Amino acid sequence: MNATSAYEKELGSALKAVRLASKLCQRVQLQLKDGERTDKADDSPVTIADYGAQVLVAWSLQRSLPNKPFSMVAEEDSADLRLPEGAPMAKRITAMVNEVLAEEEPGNKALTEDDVLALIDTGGSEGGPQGQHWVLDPIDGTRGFVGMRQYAVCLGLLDGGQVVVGVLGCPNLPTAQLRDEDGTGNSAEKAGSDGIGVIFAAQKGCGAFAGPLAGDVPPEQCLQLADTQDFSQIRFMESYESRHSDFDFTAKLATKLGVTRPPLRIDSQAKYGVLARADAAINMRFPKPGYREKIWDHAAGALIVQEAGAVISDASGAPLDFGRGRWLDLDRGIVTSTPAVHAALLQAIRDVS
Ligand SMILES: Nc1ncnc2c1ncn2[C@@H]1O[C@H](COP(=O)(O)O)[C@@H](O)[C@H]1OP(=O)(O)O
Ligand SMILES: [Mg+2]
Ligand SMILES: [Mg+2]
Ligand SMILES: [Mg+2]
Repeated sequence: MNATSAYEKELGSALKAVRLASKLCQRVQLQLKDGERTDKADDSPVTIADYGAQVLVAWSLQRSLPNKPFSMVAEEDSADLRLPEGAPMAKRITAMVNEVLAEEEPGNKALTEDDVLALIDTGGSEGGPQGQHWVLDPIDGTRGFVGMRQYAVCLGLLDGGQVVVGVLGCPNLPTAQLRDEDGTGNSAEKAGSDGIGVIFAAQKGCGAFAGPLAGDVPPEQCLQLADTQDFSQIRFMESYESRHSDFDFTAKLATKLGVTRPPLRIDSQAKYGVLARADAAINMRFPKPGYREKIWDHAAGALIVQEAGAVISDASGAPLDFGRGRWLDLDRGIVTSTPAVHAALLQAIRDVS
């Protein structure tokens, strides 16, 4: 093993885990019923697929890397499922996980409800600047998932506070470039069919790659940015959800820069994959003041865009530090772009603020 492929085994395990979890998500999205989603204390939704995907990633990683200590920083925990009113949901998650395992990993013993709850809670690590920690958002963009739009299964690996492996499973993302009119990326009903479903992957120092989510071949298409400073050609991305980011502010920035194409608004870290494959040149995210960003919402995507050649920073230009625990501490928002326009973007932020 040489220095540039030091995390080959971990990358292979991450690809396998994300593909398995994506299978569960696809299955659930097409049959989501009332009672299979609930609202968390912070008012954001969570579904049986968020929990189920977390279970399958933890199960799969532990199984493929049995001799390594396992630490994972993940979004979900089992507290609500252990309440009396959480019991039906816990049952449904267990059934769904076992259904997917029976099909995808035949020959394994079915998981009990206790196994499932314990696997969810393996995501309780605090992360930090030392050692290795997996970082998981089992479904990023749950509102997109529920709305039959884009979402992503996002798995990163931290080593010494740096993201060294990143994988994004995007079951509803077309393999072809997104056009301006594809604003909502609304292709949930076609997930799994030819041309829908992309997996993005990166290993630090080794570039970024994309390929079909289905099957089990490593992603092969090497991603490279189209680096232009012609703002009349440039397209920017932002959240689909106006409650997640300040659209008035990004519109002002676009005007200041001379960007005239409409924003591409899609849910989740799929945006980082889309930027890495050069469908758009800028991704901007300015949540409401007081909102604290979590590391699992950006770790995998940040490595993928950087390995494709993009620059990611907070609104002041500072790099993101994933080694400070479960949260990112940053100034106002997160801006990602091709290198040629990043400085102009930061200047526009200063001018418009
Ligand atoms: N009030 C909020 N403001 C900003 N982001 C939010 C808020 N609530 C949830 N999120 C998170 O924003 C991310 C989605 O980004 P986008 O809006 O770009 O699709 C998700 O990580 C989502 O969490 P979750 O992982 O639970 O879906
Ligand atoms: Mg959530
Ligand atoms: Mg998220
Ligand atoms: Mg999530």
